[in-house]
Amino acid sequence: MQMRVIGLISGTSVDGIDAALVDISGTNLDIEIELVAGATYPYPTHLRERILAVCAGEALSMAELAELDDAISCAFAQAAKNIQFGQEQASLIGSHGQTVYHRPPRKGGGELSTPNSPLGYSIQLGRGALIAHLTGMTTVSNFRAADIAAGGQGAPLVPRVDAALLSDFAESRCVQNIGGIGNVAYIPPRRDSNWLEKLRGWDTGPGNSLLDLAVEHLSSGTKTYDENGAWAASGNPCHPLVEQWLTQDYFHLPPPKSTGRELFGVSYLQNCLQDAEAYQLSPADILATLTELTAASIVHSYRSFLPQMPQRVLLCGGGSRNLYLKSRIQNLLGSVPVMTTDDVGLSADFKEAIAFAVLAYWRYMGTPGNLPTATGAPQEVLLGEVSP
Ligand SMILES: Nc1ncnc2c1ncn2[C@@H]1O[C@H](COP(=O)(O)OP(=O)(O)OP(=O)(O)O)[C@@H](O)[C@H]1O
Ligand SMILES: CC(=O)N[C@H]1[C@@H]2OC[C@@H](O2)[C@@H](O)[C@@H]1O[C@H](C)C(=O)O
Repeated sequence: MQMRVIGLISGTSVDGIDAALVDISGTNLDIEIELVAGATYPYPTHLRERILAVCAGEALSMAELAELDDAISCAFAQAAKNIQFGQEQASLIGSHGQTVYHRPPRKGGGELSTPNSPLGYSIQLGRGALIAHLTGMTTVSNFRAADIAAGGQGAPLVPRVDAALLSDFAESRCVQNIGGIGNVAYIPPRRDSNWLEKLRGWDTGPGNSLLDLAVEHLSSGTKTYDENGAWAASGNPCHPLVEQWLTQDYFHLPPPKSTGRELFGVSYLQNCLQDAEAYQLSPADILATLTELTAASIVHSYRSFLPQMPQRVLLCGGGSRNLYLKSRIQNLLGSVPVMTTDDVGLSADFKEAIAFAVLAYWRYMGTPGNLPTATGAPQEVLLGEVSP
């Protein structure tokens, strides 16, 4: 059976909605996909600013929450309509929505019904029922809730899809997404009889979130990101600062673990800028140092938490276009080759959108979507709510 599915996501960079139109066939981890079309639809500036403010902790009333959810749902429905314009119709949408809040589970938390609940909580706006109504297509949404209810982090969810699409028979690989936040899937060689149990995944920490915030601050709002990493490449990283920042708890927490802009957001950057004052760094040096933190936190986490280093690293997400960041990751990894998923035939820009098309397909087929070794849930569960 082949099915045409639309995958939609706006990630923690809040730059816009990534949409992928995908043909999917096969079952469980033995699936094949073909990307028919992919596009990013930027949010209108006022909507992006509103979302970023809410992500940064700005209070909003229930009425404002409803308005924001409506606006995001409409933008997602429009993205679904746009991506299949002039194409044969899809029969299903998988919509991740827009994360505005993510609280990982508390280790050693108390009773469920108390303020000390051990469960995580994650809010993705853009409700499936409205997207389904506006598009006339069955929509799967709210993918993280079932994993969280089972005691998992609810993130990252893409590693199981990475295992299906990017495993190699003989080679171990790390698939490293660098979005606002970074996350990795470690995929052992598929010829290993127990390769499935050996799969791992976690959020490595900041991807572009601190870089983007710093660029906006240092350019007085005239730039939103460091194109190709050129600005950072013109500076020098301050290694003592990177060493200091790497002592932060999150980097030493063993997986499963997930994070968000709640931690690696505005106040985190303010602390970094304060620390940097002692070294009198230029704007370019500050960016080089933050880029080094992203690179070092990724490589540090492999060395700390993987059974062995991978034979290859495949980058994806917007950060894979940051050539300076890529070169720093390569430098820190030494002889392990660093490529992008484009180099092995899977779009680095649209892999996350493709992943939510696959997760919707799995939901439709009755196949679990989480990977307990990545989210920490005690069992596999069906992910997503279906709005017919
Ligand atoms: N050419 C480029 N040079 C440098 N950085 C780039 C380039 N293109 C994109 N980026 C960075 O990638 C970011 C967007 O990445 P992406 O769309 O993968 O994030 P996301 O999906 O929102 O995040 P997440 O994976 O955390 O959900 C931009 O904000 C920017 O920092
Ligand atoms: C709560 C949330 O939206 N988390 C995102 C975020 O962006 C990257 C990283 O943090 C990852 O955990 C996740 O996204 C991808 C799509 C995932 O679930 O695999």
